[in-house]
Amino acid sequence: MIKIAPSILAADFSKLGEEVLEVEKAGADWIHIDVMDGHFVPNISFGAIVVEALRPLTKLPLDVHLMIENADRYIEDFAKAGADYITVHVEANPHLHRTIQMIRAAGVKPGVVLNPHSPIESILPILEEIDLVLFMTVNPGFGGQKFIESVVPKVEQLSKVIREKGLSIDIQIDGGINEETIIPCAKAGANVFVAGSAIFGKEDRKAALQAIKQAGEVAIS
Ligand SMILES: O=C(CO)[C@@H](O)[C@H](O)COP(=O)(O)O
Repeated sequence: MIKIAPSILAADFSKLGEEVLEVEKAGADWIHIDVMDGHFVPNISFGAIVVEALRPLTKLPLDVHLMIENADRYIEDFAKAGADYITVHVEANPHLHRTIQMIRAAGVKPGVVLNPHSPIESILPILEEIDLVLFMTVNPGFGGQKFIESVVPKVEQLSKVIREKGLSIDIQIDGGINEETIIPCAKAGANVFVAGSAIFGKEDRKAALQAIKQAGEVAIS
């Protein structure tokens, strides 16, 4: 089943609550929350206080993507704020196994993120410990960038490994997702898709979200 996680980075921050409610009504499956620190990525967004503000507004899982250094320091804050998933970058977390254990111990589902250039080999030793792998199909830091197609074969490779090991891990794609780019990713085995500008940038969010979801479902049918 294809799941769509609208990225609030592309929403209108002056009415964030309404924006989240609108995509929930439109059929969103998760809400994707991009946390940026201005160090690991060249942009600053928001912190746990925003997760805490959104938590009572929606029943949807809150999927928190930490594009930050020193993630260990903030895991407890995001867990208390109401995150359902916390994903951390392999490139920014040298003690990845410990970080994942901390997320799990805080009662949150852990995931790891790979930048477009990062090989899947770096996460094979911890596959059994995680619920989610996020493949970046843009270099993280900004919305509205062009989808990097060369990531797709990595998705296919990891999907095969997950199947062979009999694991239950969601494969998520983030960056430049729209009704065309979702197709090769869904065919490669991904099942959760983050979309920012392709949903919040459109007048009719419901039509945009449903068109992306349907394109993904047709691709795997
Ligand atoms: O993490 C990021 C960017 O760093 C993404 O979640 C973007 O926010 C996705 O935006 P679009 O590419 O869909 O506009």
